[in-house]
Amino acid sequence: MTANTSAKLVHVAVGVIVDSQQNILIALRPEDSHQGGLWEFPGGKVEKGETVEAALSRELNEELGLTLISCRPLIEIRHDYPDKSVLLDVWWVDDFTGQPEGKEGQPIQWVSASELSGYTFPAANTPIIHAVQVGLEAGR
Ligand SMILES: Nc1nc2c([nH]c(=O)n2[C@H]2C[C@H](O)[C@@H](COP(=O)(O)OP(=O)(O)OP(=O)(O)O)O2)c(=O)[nH]1
Ligand SMILES: [Mg+2]
Repeated sequence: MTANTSAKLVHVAVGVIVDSQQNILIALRPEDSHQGGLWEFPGGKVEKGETVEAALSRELNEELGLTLISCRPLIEIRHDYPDKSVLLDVWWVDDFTGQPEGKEGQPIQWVSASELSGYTFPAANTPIIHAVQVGLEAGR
């Protein structure tokens, strides 16, 4: 078999959390993780037998202490890193309860749509950031 990075496609539920001021929550990935030291939209791997929404809800609770109330699909991105292929299933998080905090010790930050461009994200995130900026400008 030729090198086929799609053999193990990692399905990831990702949340673009927007507050009433139209700010977006980002978090810093741990240095020792895949794509470590870069900023991300919170989320994580979809487990076997789990819907993407259930995975998103679980990850936002584990990573930030949030309770998800409502979300909508934003964009799906397939990206091949040299060492890993991911399918990022990205959702707007329109409503939640709880005060987000970095439950795993990760720094978090609320930023405006235009400020997103000043943070370094994994390569797969470029089209996501564009979609977020376009979506927020259009009032979603
Ligand atoms: N959460 C998240 N992951 C992203 C983003 N962009 C991006 O390329 N990824 C990649 C990095 C990882 O390979 C994968 C998600 O992994 P993760 O580390 O969040 O997974 P997880 O929360 O389940 O963590 P773990 O149990 O594996 O430690 O998707 C993003 O904006 N958010
Ligand atoms: Mg994660």
